[in-house]
Amino acid sequence: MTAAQATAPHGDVAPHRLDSEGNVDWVGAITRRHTWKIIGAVVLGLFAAAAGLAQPALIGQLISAVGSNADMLIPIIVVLALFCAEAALTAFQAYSMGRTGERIVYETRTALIEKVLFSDVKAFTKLRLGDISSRIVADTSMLKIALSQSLASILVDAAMLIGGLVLMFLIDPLLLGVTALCMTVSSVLSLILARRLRKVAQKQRSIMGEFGADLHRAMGAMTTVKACRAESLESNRIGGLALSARRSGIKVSALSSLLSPAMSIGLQASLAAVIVTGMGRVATGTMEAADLTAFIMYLFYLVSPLVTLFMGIGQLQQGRAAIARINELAAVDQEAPVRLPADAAAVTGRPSEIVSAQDTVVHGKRGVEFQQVSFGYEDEPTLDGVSFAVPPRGLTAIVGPSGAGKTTLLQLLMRFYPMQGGRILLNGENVESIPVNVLRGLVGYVQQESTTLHGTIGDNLVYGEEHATTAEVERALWLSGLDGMVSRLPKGLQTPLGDSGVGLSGGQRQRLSIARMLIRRPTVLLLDEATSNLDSESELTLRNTIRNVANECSVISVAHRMSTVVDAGKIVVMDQGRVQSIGSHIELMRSSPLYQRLTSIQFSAQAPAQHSPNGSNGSAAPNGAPRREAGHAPIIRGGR
Ligand SMILES: Nc1ncnc2c1ncn2[C@@H]1O[C@H](COP(=O)(O)OP(=O)(O)OP(=O)(O)O)[C@@H](O)[C@H]1O
Repeated sequence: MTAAQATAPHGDVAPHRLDSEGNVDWVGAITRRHTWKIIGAVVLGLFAAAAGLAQPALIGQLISAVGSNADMLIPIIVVLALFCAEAALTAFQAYSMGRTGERIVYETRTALIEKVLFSDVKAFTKLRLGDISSRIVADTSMLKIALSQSLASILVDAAMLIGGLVLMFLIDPLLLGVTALCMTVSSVLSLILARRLRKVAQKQRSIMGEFGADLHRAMGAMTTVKACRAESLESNRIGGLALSARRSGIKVSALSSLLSPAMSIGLQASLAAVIVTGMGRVATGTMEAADLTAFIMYLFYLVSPLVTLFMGIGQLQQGRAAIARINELAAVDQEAPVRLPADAAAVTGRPSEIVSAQDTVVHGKRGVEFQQVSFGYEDEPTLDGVSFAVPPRGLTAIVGPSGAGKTTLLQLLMRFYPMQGGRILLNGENVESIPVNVLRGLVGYVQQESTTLHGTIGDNLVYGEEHATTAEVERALWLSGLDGMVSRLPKGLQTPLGDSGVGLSGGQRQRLSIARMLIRRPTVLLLDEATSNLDSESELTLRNTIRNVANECSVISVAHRMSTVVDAGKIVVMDQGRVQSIGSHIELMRSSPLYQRLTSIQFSAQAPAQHSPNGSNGSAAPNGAPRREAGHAPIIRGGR
């Protein structure tokens, strides 16, 4: 994505500046929004620095006053006032910079979350989930340290240094020359170390991302890991990444810890040189003892800012490594910009605000039409000129061997991927001209793997439809056959579920996913192998559900079970990305060899399981329809 194409979070105009990696500099753009707050904090720091810098000069005057028996009360009060002012200003500066840092991190995190949630499905699938978390959680924390601690401290410390050097120059230019000579070597060394630190920190951030991603992978497939006895394998692999993280962390620590001694050595050398030269000049009468004391105090006074300046540079370098990773994630491709149909009222703003535009989309009676739809994930075509029509009411089943492109077709209707040829019409409207969130309000999609989220059953039901009424919830529960199960639970809809719906059976999860979509009263309901996890009784319930729903809207079901297929008004047989035949079950049993093959393969696969007490083996009935018993429907899958 180019800078010009980028859309800033909250609808702002995109930043056009690029970072050192060539990505749009989102962090820079967000930080620039807070320039005045940062300047304010820096000014506070500068006042604190000025209060600090005035102290050695005043203490020098105090020493002179002791020698000349002058009144010391006022200088003492001024010095004490400066101590207090410096402390108060430093504290306030740290607080306001910390507050601004938190604000920037908050805005960066929310911008990243929006970027990821509104990302293009194809681009998103290329990301690793653990790495996303690592960037949003850990890298932004690093950003906070870099901004709230390092940036301000670098600016204030640099100002203190410059001020200190000017005052030292005014006291004695020769001694300043001696100091500068000793400090130059260690400053150059420190800068070289800081540059190296940035590279090492960048590598460490990326190892941490991989570590998080692999951890997420293993934790997300815990039962598979255990079933495959892969605990040791995963432990070694993730342990290997932890070891790499440790090694690169040690390198970061080593370089960071060298920064401060490099400066300390320079300072110690300066101090020794200044004392030797200064004492000699005091002895020869070319310098006042009070001036030497003030000069040495300035030197001591600058130790801390000098060390923190270089430590701050080190932290900022680590922060820059994190910023590069944040900008990289923010550059993830976004879904097509929201567009309204030509005749719709102009509605602007974020997608969530234009849901009302749903009413403007044609609610005609034309159903869905796939017209010469072509698509490929990579170079190879996955769908090639697919055309068929789906009526506005009733059940249409799509069957075909594994990999035929059935799921892909549904995902194109949902606009998860852009079509490469042809078009899909929903009630006569090209889906590409319907804003995605409007389209997804009209089309309910129940995926192959029914996804249930952490929260209560109720939360899962009204997910994305939080304003659903009790009547709508009850209707969806009843239609999906979940009403009995939910009413038997002591906590009912408030029953908590773990991650990925832990606490429900596979079939219950699937019905919950269906109920979630039914709440939306979709114009078209897409069921992608929605019956694959259901037991016999649940499947029977669901068949009734589908029949009921199909009376109200169009249901397109990628079906593997014969029971769903024979109920369908229309069956589309797909093979290798093309429509092979279309017809009813009876017609296809006569005309489509592929359909016959799929059916017979499944019957033979199901035969032993279907062996009934009366000897029925589940073979096809004379009319071509399978002999069915509730719950013993064969599954159409694979079998090419
Ligand atoms: N995200 C993806 N990236 C690349 N290729 C993909 C992706 N998803 C699917 N494919 C490929 O596209 C082809 C069609 O896949 P699709 O899932 O649409 O088939 P299907 O007919 O639904 O299969 P099944 O019945 O096994 O679910 C397959 O060859 C698959 O490997």
